Amino acid sequence: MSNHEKQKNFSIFEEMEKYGHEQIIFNYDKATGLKSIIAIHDTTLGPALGGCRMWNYDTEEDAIVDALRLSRGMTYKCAVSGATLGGGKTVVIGNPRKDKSDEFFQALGTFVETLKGRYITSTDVGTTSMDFVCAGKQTKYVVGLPEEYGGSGNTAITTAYGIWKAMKATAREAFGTDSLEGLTVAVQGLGKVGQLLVGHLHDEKVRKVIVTDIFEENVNKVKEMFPDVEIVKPEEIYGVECDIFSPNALGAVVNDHTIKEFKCKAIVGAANNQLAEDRHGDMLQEKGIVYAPDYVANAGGLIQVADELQGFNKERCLKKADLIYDTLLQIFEMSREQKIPTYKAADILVESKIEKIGKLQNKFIGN
Ligand SMILES: NC(=O)c1ccc[n+]([C@@H]2O[C@H](COP(=O)([O-])OP(=O)(O)OC[C@H]3O[C@@H](n4cnc5c(N)ncnc54)[C@H](O)[C@@H]3O)[C@@H](O)[C@H]2O)c1
Repeated sequence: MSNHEKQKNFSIFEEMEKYGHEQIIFNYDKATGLKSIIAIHDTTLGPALGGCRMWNYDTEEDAIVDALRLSRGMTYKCAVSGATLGGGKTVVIGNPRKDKSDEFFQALGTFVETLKGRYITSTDVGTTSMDFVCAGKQTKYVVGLPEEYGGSGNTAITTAYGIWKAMKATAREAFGTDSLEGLTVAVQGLGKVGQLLVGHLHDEKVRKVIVTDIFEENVNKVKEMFPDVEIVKPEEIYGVECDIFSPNALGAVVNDHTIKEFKCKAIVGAANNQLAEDRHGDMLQEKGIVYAPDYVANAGGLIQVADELQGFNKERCLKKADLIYDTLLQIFEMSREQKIPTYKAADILVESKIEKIGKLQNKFIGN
Protein backbone atom coordinates (compact mmCIF):
# COMPACT_ATOMS: atom_id res chain seq x y z
CA MET A 1 0.00 0.00 0.00
CA SER A 2 1.41 3.45 -0.90
CA ASN A 3 1.90 6.07 1.81
CA HIS A 4 -0.87 8.13 0.21
CA GLU A 5 -3.33 5.21 0.35
CA LYS A 6 -2.28 4.44 3.92
CA GLN A 7 -3.02 8.05 4.96
CA LYS A 8 -6.45 7.93 3.30
CA ASN A 9 -7.45 4.98 5.52
CA PHE A 10 -6.03 6.49 8.70
CA SER A 11 -8.46 8.01 11.20
CA ILE A 12 -6.95 9.99 14.05
CA PHE A 13 -10.10 9.79 16.19
CA GLU A 14 -10.35 6.04 15.70
CA GLU A 15 -6.77 5.78 16.88
CA MET A 16 -7.53 7.98 19.91
CA GLU A 17 -10.68 6.01 20.73
CA LYS A 18 -8.84 2.69 20.65
CA TYR A 19 -6.70 3.56 23.67
CA GLY A 20 -8.55 6.54 25.18
CA HIS A 21 -6.19 9.39 24.32
CA GLU A 22 -7.38 12.76 25.57
CA GLN A 23 -5.74 15.22 23.22
CA ILE A 24 -3.37 15.69 20.29
CA ILE A 25 -1.86 19.08 19.57
CA PHE A 26 -0.21 19.85 16.21
CA ASN A 27 2.34 22.65 16.34
CA TYR A 28 3.94 24.48 13.42
CA ASP A 29 6.29 27.42 13.76
CA LYS A 30 6.78 29.30 10.51
CA ALA A 31 9.98 31.09 11.53
CA THR A 32 11.98 28.00 12.53
CA GLY A 33 10.15 25.31 10.55
CA LEU A 34 9.39 23.33 13.73
CA LYS A 35 6.73 20.67 13.19
CA SER A 36 5.77 18.82 16.35
CA ILE A 37 2.93 16.76 17.74
CA ILE A 38 2.12 16.62 21.44
CA ALA A 39 -0.03 13.66 22.44
CA ILE A 40 -1.67 13.60 25.87
CA HIS A 41 -2.92 10.15 26.74
CA ASP A 42 -4.37 10.19 30.25
CA THR A 43 -4.21 12.77 33.04
CA THR A 44 -6.15 10.84 35.71
CA LEU A 45 -3.08 10.66 37.97
CA GLY A 46 -1.78 14.17 37.26
CA PRO A 47 -0.26 16.35 34.54
CA ALA A 48 1.03 14.43 31.54
CA LEU A 49 4.77 13.91 31.48
CA GLY A 50 6.82 12.46 28.66
CA GLY A 51 9.93 13.13 26.63
CA CYS A 52 10.29 14.60 23.19
CA ARG A 53 11.47 12.36 20.34
CA MET A 54 13.03 13.89 17.22
CA TRP A 55 12.99 11.60 14.23
CA ASN A 56 12.91 11.72 10.43
CA TYR A 57 9.50 10.05 10.11
CA ASP A 58 8.63 8.70 6.65
CA THR A 59 5.04 9.93 6.93
CA GLU A 60 2.99 12.17 9.20
CA GLU A 61 0.92 9.10 10.07
CA ASP A 62 4.04 7.36 11.38
CA ALA A 63 4.75 10.39 13.58
CA ILE A 64 1.18 10.50 14.96
CA VAL A 65 1.13 6.77 15.65
CA ASP A 66 4.47 7.03 17.44
CA ALA A 67 3.22 9.94 19.57
CA LEU A 68 0.07 7.97 20.47
CA ARG A 69 1.94 4.77 21.33
CA LEU A 70 4.66 6.53 23.30
CA SER A 71 2.27 8.76 25.28
CA ARG A 72 0.20 5.73 26.30
CA GLY A 73 3.37 3.99 27.41
CA MET A 74 4.12 7.02 29.61
CA THR A 75 0.73 6.75 31.36
CA TYR A 76 1.54 3.16 32.26
CA LYS A 77 5.13 3.96 33.20
CA CYS A 78 4.08 6.83 35.50
CA ALA A 79 1.39 4.73 37.17
CA VAL A 80 3.57 1.67 37.72
CA SER A 81 6.32 3.82 39.26
CA GLY A 82 3.94 5.46 41.72
CA ALA A 83 4.29 8.94 40.18
CA THR A 84 1.34 11.31 40.44
CA LEU A 85 1.65 12.04 36.74
CA GLY A 86 -0.16 11.12 33.56
CA GLY A 87 1.22 10.18 30.18
CA GLY A 88 2.18 12.41 27.26
CA LYS A 89 4.81 12.59 24.57
CA THR A 90 6.06 14.98 21.91
CA VAL A 91 7.41 13.98 18.54
CA VAL A 92 9.33 16.46 16.42
CA ILE A 93 9.49 15.69 12.72
CA GLY A 94 13.04 16.35 11.54
CA ASN A 95 16.61 15.16 11.39
CA PRO A 96 18.23 15.44 14.84
CA ARG A 97 21.68 15.61 13.25
CA LYS A 98 20.81 18.59 10.98
CA ASP A 99 17.65 20.45 11.89
CA LYS A 100 18.28 21.59 15.47
CA SER A 101 18.95 25.10 16.73
CA ASP A 102 18.38 27.17 19.84
CA GLU A 103 15.41 28.93 18.18
CA PHE A 104 13.94 25.61 17.03
CA PHE A 105 13.67 24.33 20.60
CA GLN A 106 12.58 27.73 21.91
CA ALA A 107 9.70 27.43 19.45
CA LEU A 108 8.84 24.05 20.98
CA GLY A 109 9.01 25.68 24.43
CA THR A 110 6.42 28.31 23.44
CA PHE A 111 3.96 25.57 22.44
CA VAL A 112 4.55 23.58 25.63
CA GLU A 113 3.98 26.78 27.66
CA THR A 114 0.53 27.27 26.06
CA LEU A 115 -0.57 24.08 27.87
CA LYS A 116 0.14 25.76 31.23
CA GLY A 117 1.50 22.65 32.92
CA ARG A 118 -0.99 20.16 31.53
CA TYR A 119 2.04 18.62 29.82
CA ILE A 120 5.67 18.57 30.94
CA THR A 121 8.41 17.60 28.50
CA SER A 122 11.94 16.22 28.57
CA THR A 123 14.46 14.32 26.43
CA ASP A 124 14.04 11.15 24.37
CA VAL A 125 15.67 9.61 21.30
CA GLY A 126 17.13 12.37 19.13
CA THR A 127 17.04 15.09 21.78
CA THR A 128 19.44 16.06 24.55
CA SER A 129 19.12 17.89 27.84
CA MET A 130 20.72 20.96 26.21
CA ASP A 131 17.80 21.12 23.74
CA PHE A 132 15.56 21.59 26.78
CA VAL A 133 17.75 24.32 28.16
CA CYS A 134 16.77 26.11 24.92
CA ALA A 135 13.09 25.13 25.25
CA GLY A 136 13.27 26.21 28.90
CA LYS A 137 13.84 29.82 27.85
CA GLN A 138 10.15 29.86 26.87
CA THR A 139 8.56 27.47 29.34
CA LYS A 140 9.02 26.27 32.88
CA TYR A 141 7.41 22.94 32.02
CA VAL A 142 10.64 21.09 31.19
CA VAL A 143 12.57 18.52 33.23
CA GLY A 144 15.69 16.42 32.72
CA LEU A 145 17.87 19.52 32.58
CA PRO A 146 21.65 19.35 33.11
CA GLU A 147 22.82 19.67 36.71
CA GLU A 148 24.45 23.05 36.04
CA TYR A 149 20.97 24.32 35.03
CA GLY A 150 19.40 23.07 38.24
CA GLY A 151 18.20 19.78 36.80
CA SER A 152 18.89 16.16 37.68
CA GLY A 153 21.27 15.55 34.77
CA ASN A 154 21.54 12.57 32.46
CA THR A 155 18.46 10.34 32.87
CA ALA A 156 20.27 7.45 31.21
CA ILE A 157 22.13 6.91 34.50
CA THR A 158 18.95 6.02 36.43
CA THR A 159 17.48 4.22 33.41
CA ALA A 160 20.53 1.95 33.09
CA TYR A 161 20.51 1.44 36.87
CA GLY A 162 16.83 0.41 36.66
CA ILE A 163 17.49 -1.95 33.74
CA TRP A 164 20.23 -3.60 35.75
CA LYS A 165 17.79 -4.09 38.68
CA ALA A 166 15.13 -5.34 36.25
CA MET A 167 17.60 -7.80 34.80
CA LYS A 168 18.34 -9.17 38.25
CA ALA A 169 14.61 -9.64 39.00
CA THR A 170 14.12 -11.32 35.61
CA ALA A 171 17.13 -13.59 36.17
CA ARG A 172 15.55 -14.64 39.46
CA GLU A 173 12.39 -15.63 37.60
CA ALA A 174 14.16 -17.27 34.64
CA PHE A 175 17.21 -18.84 36.30
CA GLY A 176 16.30 -19.00 40.01
CA THR A 177 18.93 -16.51 41.19
CA ASP A 178 19.26 -12.77 40.82
CA SER A 179 22.99 -12.91 40.32
CA LEU A 180 23.97 -12.27 36.71
CA GLU A 181 27.37 -13.86 37.24
CA GLY A 182 28.17 -16.40 34.55
CA LEU A 183 25.34 -15.33 32.20
CA THR A 184 25.69 -14.18 28.60
CA VAL A 185 23.85 -10.95 27.78
CA ALA A 186 23.28 -9.55 24.27
CA VAL A 187 23.00 -5.76 24.25
CA GLN A 188 21.41 -4.06 21.24
CA GLY A 189 22.12 -0.32 21.08
CA LEU A 190 25.13 1.33 22.69
CA GLY A 191 23.78 4.82 23.13
CA LYS A 192 23.38 6.67 26.43
CA VAL A 193 21.70 3.73 28.23
CA GLY A 194 23.39 0.79 26.48
CA GLN A 195 26.91 2.02 27.29
CA LEU A 196 26.14 2.41 31.00
CA LEU A 197 24.37 -0.94 31.09
CA VAL A 198 27.46 -2.70 29.76
CA GLY A 199 29.31 -1.15 32.74
CA HIS A 200 26.81 -2.64 35.22
CA LEU A 201 27.07 -6.04 33.51
CA HIS A 202 30.85 -5.87 33.68
CA ASP A 203 30.65 -5.15 37.44
CA GLU A 204 28.28 -8.13 37.86
CA LYS A 205 30.90 -10.44 36.34
CA VAL A 206 28.66 -11.78 33.58
CA ARG A 207 30.33 -14.46 31.47
CA LYS A 208 30.05 -12.59 28.20
CA VAL A 209 28.49 -9.40 26.80
CA ILE A 210 27.66 -9.45 23.10
CA VAL A 211 27.06 -5.96 21.69
CA THR A 212 25.94 -4.19 18.54
CA ASP A 213 25.10 -0.71 17.28
CA ILE A 214 24.52 0.81 13.86
CA PHE A 215 27.09 3.51 14.67
CA GLU A 216 30.64 2.20 14.67
CA GLU A 217 31.86 5.03 16.91
CA ASN A 218 29.54 3.80 19.70
CA VAL A 219 30.78 0.21 19.31
CA ASN A 220 34.41 1.36 19.37
CA LYS A 221 33.81 3.45 22.49
CA VAL A 222 32.40 0.43 24.36
CA LYS A 223 35.17 -1.87 23.08
CA GLU A 224 37.74 0.62 24.37
CA MET A 225 36.13 0.72 27.84
CA PHE A 226 35.39 -3.03 28.01
CA PRO A 227 37.79 -4.94 25.72
CA ASP A 228 36.12 -8.30 26.56
CA VAL A 229 32.86 -7.52 24.77
CA GLU A 230 32.06 -9.52 21.66
CA ILE A 231 30.84 -7.47 18.71
CA VAL A 232 28.29 -8.67 16.17
CA LYS A 233 26.59 -6.99 13.20
CA PRO A 234 23.22 -5.29 13.98
CA GLU A 235 21.18 -7.91 12.09
CA GLU A 236 22.94 -10.79 13.93
CA ILE A 237 22.06 -9.79 17.51
CA TYR A 238 18.62 -11.46 17.63
CA GLY A 239 19.96 -14.93 16.88
CA VAL A 240 23.04 -15.03 19.12
CA GLU A 241 23.32 -17.71 21.82
CA CYS A 242 22.66 -15.83 25.05
CA ASP A 243 20.72 -15.99 28.31
CA ILE A 244 19.31 -12.45 28.18
CA PHE A 245 18.60 -10.24 25.19
CA SER A 246 18.60 -6.53 26.08
CA PRO A 247 17.05 -4.17 23.51
CA ASN A 248 18.28 -0.60 24.03
CA ALA A 249 17.78 0.89 20.59
CA LEU A 250 14.29 1.36 19.10
CA GLY A 251 10.91 -0.33 19.57
CA ALA A 252 9.08 -3.24 17.86
CA VAL A 253 12.13 -5.53 18.10
CA VAL A 254 9.99 -8.42 19.30
CA ASN A 255 8.15 -9.31 16.11
CA ASP A 256 7.28 -12.26 13.85
CA HIS A 257 10.80 -12.36 12.40
CA THR A 258 12.90 -11.92 15.54
CA ILE A 259 10.85 -14.36 17.63
CA LYS A 260 11.92 -17.15 15.29
CA GLU A 261 15.56 -16.18 15.83
CA PHE A 262 15.68 -15.69 19.61
CA LYS A 263 17.77 -18.20 21.55
CA CYS A 264 17.58 -16.24 24.81
CA LYS A 265 15.63 -17.20 27.93
CA ALA A 266 14.74 -13.64 28.93
CA ILE A 267 14.28 -10.15 27.45
CA VAL A 268 14.98 -7.01 29.49
CA GLY A 269 15.88 -3.66 27.98
CA ALA A 270 15.30 0.08 27.89
CA ALA A 271 13.68 0.44 24.47
CA ASN A 272 10.05 1.58 24.57
CA ASN A 273 7.31 -0.50 22.92
CA GLN A 274 9.47 -3.57 22.42
CA LEU A 275 6.52 -5.77 21.41
CA ALA A 276 5.52 -4.98 17.82
CA GLU A 277 2.02 -6.13 18.82
CA ASP A 278 0.59 -7.55 22.05
CA ARG A 279 0.35 -11.02 20.50
CA HIS A 280 4.15 -11.10 20.40
CA GLY A 281 4.09 -11.03 24.20
CA ASP A 282 1.85 -14.13 24.08
CA MET A 283 4.31 -15.77 21.68
CA LEU A 284 7.23 -15.08 24.04
CA GLN A 285 5.35 -16.77 26.85
CA GLU A 286 4.61 -19.80 24.64
CA LYS A 287 8.32 -19.99 23.80
CA GLY A 288 9.22 -19.89 27.51
CA ILE A 289 11.04 -16.55 27.26
CA VAL A 290 10.56 -14.36 30.34
CA TYR A 291 9.75 -10.83 29.20
CA ALA A 292 10.25 -7.88 31.56
CA PRO A 293 7.52 -5.42 30.41
CA ASP A 294 9.37 -2.45 28.92
CA TYR A 295 7.60 0.37 30.73
CA VAL A 296 8.30 -1.28 34.09
CA ALA A 297 11.97 -2.07 33.42
CA ASN A 298 12.84 1.25 31.81
CA ALA A 299 11.07 3.55 34.29
CA GLY A 300 14.36 4.80 35.79
CA GLY A 301 14.49 7.94 33.62
CA LEU A 302 10.89 8.80 34.43
CA ILE A 303 11.53 8.20 38.14
CA GLN A 304 14.45 10.63 37.92
CA VAL A 305 12.61 13.46 36.17
CA ALA A 306 9.53 12.99 38.38
CA ASP A 307 11.86 13.34 41.37
CA GLU A 308 13.32 16.50 39.79
CA LEU A 309 9.83 18.05 39.96
CA GLN A 310 10.08 17.70 43.77
CA GLY A 311 13.65 19.06 43.94
CA PHE A 312 16.05 16.31 42.91
CA ASN A 313 17.53 13.99 45.54
CA LYS A 314 19.78 11.31 44.05
CA GLU A 315 19.58 8.91 46.99
CA ARG A 316 15.77 9.06 47.08
CA CYS A 317 15.66 8.64 43.30
CA LEU A 318 17.79 5.46 43.34
CA LYS A 319 15.68 4.07 46.19
CA LYS A 320 12.58 4.57 44.05
CA ALA A 321 14.36 2.91 41.10
CA ASP A 322 15.18 -0.09 43.32
CA LEU A 323 11.43 -0.76 43.47
CA ILE A 324 11.53 -1.79 39.79
CA TYR A 325 12.94 -5.09 41.09
CA ASP A 326 9.99 -5.64 43.48
CA THR A 327 7.37 -4.57 40.95
CA LEU A 328 8.72 -7.03 38.40
CA LEU A 329 8.65 -9.88 40.91
CA GLN A 330 5.00 -9.00 41.61
CA ILE A 331 4.24 -9.04 37.86
CA PHE A 332 6.01 -12.37 37.32
CA GLU A 333 4.04 -13.87 40.19
CA MET A 334 0.73 -12.58 38.75
CA SER A 335 1.73 -14.00 35.37
CA ARG A 336 2.46 -17.42 36.85
CA GLU A 337 -0.62 -17.54 39.09
CA GLN A 338 -3.11 -16.22 36.53
CA LYS A 339 -1.40 -18.01 33.61
CA ILE A 340 -1.20 -14.80 31.59
CA PRO A 341 1.76 -13.23 29.75
CA THR A 342 3.82 -10.75 31.73
CA TYR A 343 2.83 -7.75 29.58
CA LYS A 344 -0.85 -8.46 30.41
CA ALA A 345 -0.09 -8.83 34.10
CA ALA A 346 1.66 -5.43 34.07
CA ASP A 347 -1.26 -3.79 32.23
CA ILE A 348 -3.78 -5.25 34.71
CA LEU A 349 -1.72 -3.97 37.66
CA VAL A 350 -1.52 -0.46 36.20
CA GLU A 351 -5.11 -0.22 34.99
CA SER A 352 -6.49 -1.23 38.38
CA LYS A 353 -4.27 1.38 40.04
CA ILE A 354 -5.43 4.15 37.68
CA GLU A 355 -9.06 3.13 38.17
CA LYS A 356 -8.81 3.17 41.95
CA ILE A 357 -7.00 6.51 42.11
CA GLY A 358 -9.44 7.95 39.55
CA LYS A 359 -12.29 7.11 41.93
CA LEU A 360 -10.70 8.71 44.99
CA GLN A 361 -12.93 11.40 46.46
CA ASN A 362 -11.44 14.71 47.47
CA LYS A 363 -11.84 14.86 51.23
CA PHE A 364 -12.46 18.04 53.19
CA ILE A 365 -9.29 18.63 55.18
CA GLY A 366 -10.19 21.81 57.06
CA ASN A 367 -8.89 25.35 56.67
N1 LIG B 1 17.63 7.66 28.10
C1 LIG B 1 16.68 7.33 28.94
O1 LIG B 1 16.64 7.78 30.08
C2 LIG B 1 15.60 6.37 28.50
C3 LIG B 1 14.54 6.12 29.38
C4 LIG B 1 13.56 5.20 29.02
C5 LIG B 1 13.61 4.59 27.78
N2 LIG B 1 14.64 4.87 26.93
C6 LIG B 1 14.67 4.19 25.65
O2 LIG B 1 15.83 3.36 25.62
C7 LIG B 1 16.38 3.34 24.31
C8 LIG B 1 17.82 3.82 24.38
O3 LIG B 1 17.85 5.11 24.91
P1 LIG B 1 19.16 6.01 24.81
O4 LIG B 1 18.90 7.19 25.64
O5 LIG B 1 20.34 5.16 25.04
O6 LIG B 1 19.09 6.42 23.27
P2 LIG B 1 20.32 6.76 22.32
O7 LIG B 1 19.72 7.43 21.13
O8 LIG B 1 21.41 7.43 23.07
O9 LIG B 1 20.85 5.31 21.91
C9 LIG B 1 20.21 4.46 21.03
C10 LIG B 1 21.31 3.68 20.34
O10 LIG B 1 20.71 2.65 19.53
C11 LIG B 1 21.44 2.58 18.32
N3 LIG B 1 20.60 1.92 17.32
C12 LIG B 1 19.53 2.42 16.64
N4 LIG B 1 19.02 1.49 15.82
C13 LIG B 1 19.78 0.37 16.00
C14 LIG B 1 19.75 -0.93 15.45
N5 LIG B 1 18.85 -1.30 14.54
N6 LIG B 1 20.68 -1.84 15.86
C15 LIG B 1 21.60 -1.50 16.78
N7 LIG B 1 21.68 -0.27 17.34
C16 LIG B 1 20.79 0.65 16.95
C17 LIG B 1 21.79 4.01 18.01
O11 LIG B 1 22.87 4.09 17.09
C18 LIG B 1 22.16 4.54 19.39
O12 LIG B 1 23.52 4.34 19.69
C19 LIG B 1 15.46 4.21 23.47
O13 LIG B 1 14.49 3.39 22.85
C20 LIG B 1 14.78 5.12 24.48
O14 LIG B 1 13.50 5.53 24.06
C21 LIG B 1 15.62 5.73 27.27
